[in-house]
Amino acid sequence: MILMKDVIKRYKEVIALDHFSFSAGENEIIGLLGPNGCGKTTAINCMLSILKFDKGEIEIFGEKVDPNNNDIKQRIGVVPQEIAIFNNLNVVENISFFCGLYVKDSKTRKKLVDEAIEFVGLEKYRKFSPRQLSGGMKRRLNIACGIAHKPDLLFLDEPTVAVDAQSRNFILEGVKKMKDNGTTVVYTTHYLEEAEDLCDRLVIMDNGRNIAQGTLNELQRSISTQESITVSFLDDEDLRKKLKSLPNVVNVEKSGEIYTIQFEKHQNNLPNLIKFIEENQLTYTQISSEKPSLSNIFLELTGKELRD
Ligand SMILES: Nc1ncnc2c1ncn2[C@@H]1O[C@H](COP(=O)(O)OP(=O)(O)OP(=O)(O)O)[C@@H](O)[C@H]1O
Repeated sequence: MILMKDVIKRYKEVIALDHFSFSAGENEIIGLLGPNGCGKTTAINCMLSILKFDKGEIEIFGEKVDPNNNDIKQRIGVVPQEIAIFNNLNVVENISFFCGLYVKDSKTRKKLVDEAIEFVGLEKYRKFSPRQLSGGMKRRLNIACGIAHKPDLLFLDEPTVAVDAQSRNFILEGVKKMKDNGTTVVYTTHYLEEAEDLCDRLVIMDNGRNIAQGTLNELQRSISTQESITVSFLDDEDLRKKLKSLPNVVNVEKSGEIYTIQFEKHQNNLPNLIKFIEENQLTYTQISSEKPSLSNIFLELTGKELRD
């Protein structure tokens, strides 16, 4: 679906994309993740040929991107980060306008608009002006405008920023439904848990570069911090120093009586810890082991936190 090779994009002295490569296959949700300013929107705008790039190659549906290729444009949907709707048009009229850029037949368009409204759950608000909608509903309208023409490839740029929980669920369930209906989705977000839950594959960006890609499992296996064990101790003693001296421990954090211990790749971290607890006659109420989160992966790869 998308093949982007060694793309360089400069804004004067700023290198926004630095030999950036990216691919997306058919019928997958691919997450594009990274901190503010790492180049996500620039990458998407280059794929959409909204922006010219300095070097590299981009193909979509097997063809070189070109702002004049309308056949490609018809098969793509875009939901930009900034809400792009007309305040002087109501919900139906907004969706119909954007759908009308690709679908000229009015009967077909009406059916597609109705389906898009149902898809984002705005049936009760058909005649509402955007001014009368909440922030989350505006986002849902923004999405309806981008998907009404049933694209094969959809770009969603941070669609859940500043939305209420109900709209967020609508959006996430909607993205999963799009995939079930055969659409490939490129999804950018700062919310790492959302990406873990939603995306089939992830690309992590930093400073305009693709620094890691793969499924969550592949990314988890690629880093050295492999396991995080959380224990709730009842003992008063500060155990950080002792825990740090256990084999394979990378880091120990304490919050009240709860300790989070990061281990390197190893088979026996949990048995070793339980042995330590028994030998030191410690009392614990809960113990659980987790694989590294995307947040841990990002931290190890970049040395920086990517805060939700
Ligand atoms: N029109 C522009 N002129 C100059 N610099 C720009 C322009 N657009 C983006 N940049 C710079 O290019 C870099 C990449 O920006 P971009 O918006 O692509 O990042 P992003 O990952 O989408 O950020 P965010 O998560 O905040 O949306 C940043 O350093 C940004 O300041």
